Amino acid sequence: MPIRYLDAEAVRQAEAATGDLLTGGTLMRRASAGVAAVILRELRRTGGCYGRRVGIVVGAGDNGGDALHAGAVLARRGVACTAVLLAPEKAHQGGLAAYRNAGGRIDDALPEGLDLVIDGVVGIGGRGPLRQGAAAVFARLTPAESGGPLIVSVDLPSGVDADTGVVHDPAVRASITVTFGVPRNAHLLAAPACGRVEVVDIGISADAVTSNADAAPRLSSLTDAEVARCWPVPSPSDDKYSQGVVGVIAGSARYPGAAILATGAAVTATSGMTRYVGTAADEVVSHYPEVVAARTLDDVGRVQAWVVGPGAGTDDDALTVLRALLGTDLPVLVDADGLTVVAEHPELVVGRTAPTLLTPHAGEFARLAGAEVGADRLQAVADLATRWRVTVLLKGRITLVADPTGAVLGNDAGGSWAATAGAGDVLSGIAGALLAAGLPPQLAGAAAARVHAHAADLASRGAPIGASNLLGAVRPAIRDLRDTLSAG
Ligand SMILES: NC(=O)C1=CN([C@@H]2O[C@H](COP(=O)(O)OP(=O)(O)OC[C@H]3O[C@@H](n4cnc5c(N)ncnc54)[C@H](OP(=O)(O)O)[C@@H]3O)[C@@H](O)[C@H]2O)[C@@H](O)CC1
Ligand SMILES: [K+]
Repeated sequence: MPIRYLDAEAVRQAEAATGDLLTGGTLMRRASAGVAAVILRELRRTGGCYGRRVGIVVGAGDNGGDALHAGAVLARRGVACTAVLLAPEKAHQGGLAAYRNAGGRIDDALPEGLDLVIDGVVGIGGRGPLRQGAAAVFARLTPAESGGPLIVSVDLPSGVDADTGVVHDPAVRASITVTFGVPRNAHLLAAPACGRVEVVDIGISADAVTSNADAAPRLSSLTDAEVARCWPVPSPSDDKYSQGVVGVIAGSARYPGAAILATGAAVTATSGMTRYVGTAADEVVSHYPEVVAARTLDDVGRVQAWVVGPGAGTDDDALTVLRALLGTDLPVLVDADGLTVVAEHPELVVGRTAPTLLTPHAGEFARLAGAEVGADRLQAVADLATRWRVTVLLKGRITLVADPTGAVLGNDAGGSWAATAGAGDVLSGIAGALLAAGLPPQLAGAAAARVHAHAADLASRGAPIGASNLLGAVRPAIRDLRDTLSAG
């Protein structure tokens, strides 16, 4: 099963479905015990618990309650805790009593020399940026990477919107975020602000969330094993045709780079056949002799899916080609220049019944949608996909792939080394090969994004890369993911 993420409304539904566990305070006891356990583990790992110094920033709601209860557990283990109450009159009463009973200190400001700070300002009830009091407390801290305290956020880094992942300014930047039961949208959409996310089991389940009354986009992500399982593997009866032939229309004799990268990625991603159509045929074949190349669509044999657009131009000829391909019942991936043409002629794709995958970056997305992506990328991509009834893959550090029902698969690349010229051409070749193998467009897009991200990581290892390096690492990346199956 894909990992499911919930918005705040759905989290509250899942909590409410536990009945007595919520009203009797059991959920909060479990949540705070989970926070304390993660922190104790971290302190033990870095020199032990006794006498270590922890600050707690406590807001006005239950998020602060979690933090105070966790502080009580830590104080009983000999950790020297100091809490700052941002709104003393509203601080969680039960949490405050437990914290005081355990010997926890309360002060107007955090002391110097802390090992760790608990961010219990706001969780799913938070709105907008950190308010002034909280902002001032965090602004005084030395960042963890410069030797300052580790920041552990309870549920969410405060100032990060639970539903949209918008990182307001100011917001907390966490080293670790401890959340409860089911991750929230922000844990994927704002992954860089969350640090390592630990999900503590408190007895709530996403299965309890049945309605989607507010028609909010539904966000999930694939596990590595799911990506590995969907990857096409030739069976004993397969031949070069039966695994799906991908056709690539990209680049030109003058600018062959996109053709070489997209076609090379298609060759690498599955073991079926790859055809190339266009004026860069000679250059493509000199790089990849296994590619069957033709100069025009009239000369090409059968294909099972098309990749069209990278470096392919935006003139009338490009429009004619797109019209011909999108008029078939074959899966088609449209990227780059192809998207510029589609933005002018949305009728080519809107409501197309054959699998259709559009792969814009933010600028191309704005041309397609007629408006900037904006801060709420999740809603924006789901809106375009449902409005046009096609699958839309919005590129970025967090790639989002929305299907026409508004379901979105997200992938966190874990870094941004892939933000380099030509990397998009590689992605389109991988995804096109998966479409040709018969994967539905959303799965093809999300699985391609995962392998692409892992390839960038393998190629980079902390140093800049070009798209050719990334392409060279696609095969090891697929191998690594497939290895997770035998390891599991
Ligand atoms: N229910 C349960 O059993 C469980 C709940 N759990 C925990 O409860 C959390 C949800 O608690 P919650 O609903 O009390 O909301 P919460 O996130 O604490 O914030 C609300 C307060 O913050 C304030 N505020 C808002 N924005 C702000 C800002 N930008 N900057 C500063 N302040 C801001 C706002 O104040 P006001 O606007 O009223 O002044 C409001 O009073 C959840 O994330 C999880 O940690 C777990 O224990 C599991 C079991
Ligand atoms: K928090």
